[in-house]
Amino acid sequence: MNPITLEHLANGITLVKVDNALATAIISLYGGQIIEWHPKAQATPVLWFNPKAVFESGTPIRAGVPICWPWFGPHATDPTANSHGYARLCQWTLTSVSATDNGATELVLTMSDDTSRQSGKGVRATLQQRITIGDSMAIDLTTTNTGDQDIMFTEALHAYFKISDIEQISITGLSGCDYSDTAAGRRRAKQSGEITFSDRLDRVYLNTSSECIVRDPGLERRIKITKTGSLSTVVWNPWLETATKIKDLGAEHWREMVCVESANALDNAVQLSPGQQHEISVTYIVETI
Ligand SMILES: O=P(O)(O)OC[C@H]1O[C@H](O)[C@H](O)[C@@H](O)[C@@H]1O
Repeated sequence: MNPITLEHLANGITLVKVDNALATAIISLYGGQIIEWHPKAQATPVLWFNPKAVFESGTPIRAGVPICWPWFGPHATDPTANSHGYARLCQWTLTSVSATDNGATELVLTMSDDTSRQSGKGVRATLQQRITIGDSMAIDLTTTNTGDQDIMFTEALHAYFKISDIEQISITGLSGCDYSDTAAGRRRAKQSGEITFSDRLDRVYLNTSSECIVRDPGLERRIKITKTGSLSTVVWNPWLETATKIKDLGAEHWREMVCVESANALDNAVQLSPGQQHEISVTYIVETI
């Protein structure tokens, strides 16, 4: 059985739909991002699907796991450049689909270095992303420097998780970590204990490769996020006031999502010599509580 089907939307956006014995998923070739993952053993999808997500060339899709690359957040020197780089704004190519021994589906997507060249930002590189869809999910993102100069970049696998209610969840794994508080002018502070939410929270935790766990008693599950090749973890929920200012978010749905992003940001920027590669890998595992 072919586990994938393609759906071509009217505006040039192609969706790859995966349906195997373990899970269903949707991946958009525009942005090269997974936008839905629903393990069959779960009553509720694990990634947050945003009902207000915009599927239009030139606009990032706010759902699933957008790829922030080759910069995370605002561009370091060009305030007019898009937030979070251009990988989430370009067409990717589906280069292979295969089944793994345990019944998962592995898809490989690539972004050519033409995109990097055309952006004019001095980062000549290709991206390859391997997405494995099963009862757990894995993403491996490899950057290869294809130019003749060293490159420096930041990145994030900007995962939006579906949760019951932002005030009911907690995140463990970051106690003792230093963070840059984006919501407080990048003030530096240290995390003490678990993270809970009672207001806007937007932090880049630095120098950490620790596993994080999102505990959600409302959905009776925890989501375990393990990673390699990533030294930053970003945690974000905009809360009401900021959410209402974001066109494709609004006042209705911000309580049902939290972002826990496996990243290399700020102090953890990656430098690559010509020909060198860097891989960031993350696995999401869901357990009942
Ligand atoms: O609206 P976007 O460009 O997709 O960014 C959404 C969010 O991404 C990250 O989590 C950043 O830490 C936030 O500061 C930002 O607001």
